[in-house]
Amino acid sequence: MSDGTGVAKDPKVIDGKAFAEGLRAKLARQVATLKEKHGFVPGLAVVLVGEDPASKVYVRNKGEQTKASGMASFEHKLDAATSQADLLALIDTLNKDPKVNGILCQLPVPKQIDPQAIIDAIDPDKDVDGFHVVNAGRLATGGKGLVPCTPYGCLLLLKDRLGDLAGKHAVVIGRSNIVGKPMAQLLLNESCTVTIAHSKTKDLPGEVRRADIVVAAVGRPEMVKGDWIKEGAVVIDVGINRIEKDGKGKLVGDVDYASCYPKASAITPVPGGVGPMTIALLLNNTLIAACRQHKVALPE
Ligand SMILES: Nc1nc2c(c(=O)[nH]1)N[C@@H](CN(C=O)c1ccc(C(=O)N[C@@H](CCC(=O)O)C(=O)O)cc1)CN2
Repeated sequence: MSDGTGVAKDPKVIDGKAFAEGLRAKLARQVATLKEKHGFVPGLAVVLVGEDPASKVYVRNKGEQTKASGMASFEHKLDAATSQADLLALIDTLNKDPKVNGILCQLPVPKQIDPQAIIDAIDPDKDVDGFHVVNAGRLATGGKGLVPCTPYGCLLLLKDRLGDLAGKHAVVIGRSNIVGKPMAQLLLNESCTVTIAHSKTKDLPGEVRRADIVVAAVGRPEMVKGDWIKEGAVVIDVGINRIEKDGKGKLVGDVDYASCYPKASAITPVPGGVGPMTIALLLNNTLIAACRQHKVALPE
């Protein structure tokens, strides 16, 4: 397989960047159809509090990709000293603005702000991060909610690679509300047998060795080793860790790629695996939220 550069692509490596590009191209066509048929474009409001360097990059990319897909982007950059009350007042304004169909506050937030209070304040129907308890409940009970972007992206990559996931044994390492728990729920909804492993799990390598699908979302650089992986398992790495190696800064996942690659039948790289899917699924959620708010069908 080649990407047009003359360099053969490794079919074992799951190319999240290319998959996300395809999703965004489809989204742009859907947005154009909405504009032509119904006279509106979806709008996404992104709130950034403070100066976290990685968050600034993610927010800039969100804005650029929102506009590139034809949607309206509303960026709110607030001072690092912003009070929780002022941030809640902005969320209230955005909740009431009909041009804003999706709202998110970039995480992490400065320590004077309780992230849960902000998540709770976002209208669940505009909660395009899918973090609100109402959306967590809808995901758990089969309701029509908004699904957290990173696990949703992982699921699409898995289904693209494996097709039907029913009966597969999936081990999710990590139990965060943002990735681990919704990931486990999504896999359960696909009829996988799901184990959620975490820092207190006894014999973590032994649990992971039983998995057909491994999703690592634990936030510890290169923790998952090759001898934990069953021959032929699919390995999805959600981790994004900045480390120093040989005196240089490097981005690595939660998976020790070099030792896991030979065992896996398919594996996501870092960078270029799960990460790019997050923003593509955010735009997808914004489109879904806008169509629901305007009571029109999602364009083909
Ligand atoms: N409100 C939210 N905050 C945060 C989320 C989120 O989904 N909602 N997730 C992360 C950050 N994030 C999006 O916000 C995000 C992380 C990584 C990537 C990405 O494309 N990663 C690249 C590498 C980029 C780099 O060099 O840093 C990759 O993996 O290839 C996109 C979005 C925390 N906060």
